[in-house]
Amino acid sequence: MYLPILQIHSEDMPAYAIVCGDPRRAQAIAGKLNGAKELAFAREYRTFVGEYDGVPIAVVSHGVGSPGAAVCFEELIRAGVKTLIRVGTAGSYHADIPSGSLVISTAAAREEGLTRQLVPIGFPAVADGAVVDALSQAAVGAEGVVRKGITVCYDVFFAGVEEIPHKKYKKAGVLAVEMEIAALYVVASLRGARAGAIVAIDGFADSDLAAEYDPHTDVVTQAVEREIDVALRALTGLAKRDAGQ
Ligand SMILES: O=P(O)(O)O[C@H]1O[C@H](CO)[C@@H](O)[C@H]1O
Ligand SMILES: O=c1cc[nH]c(=O)[nH]1
Repeated sequence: MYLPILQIHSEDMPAYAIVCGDPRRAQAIAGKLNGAKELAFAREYRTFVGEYDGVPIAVVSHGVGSPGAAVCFEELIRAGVKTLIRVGTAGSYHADIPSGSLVISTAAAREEGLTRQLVPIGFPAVADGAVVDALSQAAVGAEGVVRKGITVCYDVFFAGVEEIPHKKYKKAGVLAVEMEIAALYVVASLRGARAGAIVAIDGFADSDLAAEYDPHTDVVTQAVEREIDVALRALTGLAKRDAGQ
C-alpha cells in the first residue's frame, strides 16, 4: 500500500516506530540505527528505517501541532506500525522538573482541537501501559530528573489575548505541556496501536515563553540524547518481548 502523504510504501515499514517533531531530530535518531535508510522526505515528514539492537524500526518526523502529526500517525498505522513512541520536548509546570529533565507521559489532557473532531470530549488520551512500563524500565539509572505523569496538549504555542489555562492544569498536577501527545494517544487508541511518549523539558511553560523558551541549550541537547536512548531501548525491549525473546 502507498501512503500518499508520507510518500512511503507499507511493504517497507516495520511494526515499531519512533516519532518526533523535528526532521533533523529524526535524522539524528536514524544515525543511531544500523543500516539506516531514508525512505522519504515529504513536507515535514521524514521517514527512515534501520535496525536497533537487531530490531527493525522506523524513525519518522511529524512536525509541529496535532493536525499534521495525526496525519503522520494515521498513515504509519495504516502502513502496519503497531507500536509508536514519541520523543519530544515540553515545557514544565514545576520548579522541581527543570530544563534537562525527562517526563514519561502516562496520559494527555486534550486542550487541542484535533481530537475533538475524532472522539467525544469524555474520551481519554492515554498511553499504552506496556509502553509506559517499557519507557520507565529503560529510564532506570538515567541521569537527571525523570518523572512519570500527565501532560497537557495545546494547539497554541505563543499566547494571544486569551489566557492559556496553565494555572488550572498546574494545580491539577499536570507535569508538562507540549503539542502532539493527545493526538498520538487518541489516534493509536482508535486504530488499535500502542503508543507512549517521553519528552525532554526545555523551560517553564507558565512564564513568558518568549523569555524562557530555549530548546537549544546544552542541558536540553543532552536530555534529548538521553531520551532518544531510553526510547530506543524501550521500543526494542517491547519488540523482543512481543517476539517471546
Ligand atoms: O520537540 P518536538 O517534538 O518538536 O515537540 C515540541 O516542540 C514543538 C514546539 O516548538 C512542538 O511540536 C512541541 O510539541
Ligand atoms: O509545546 C511546547 C514544547 C516545548 N516547550 C514548551 O514550552 N511548549
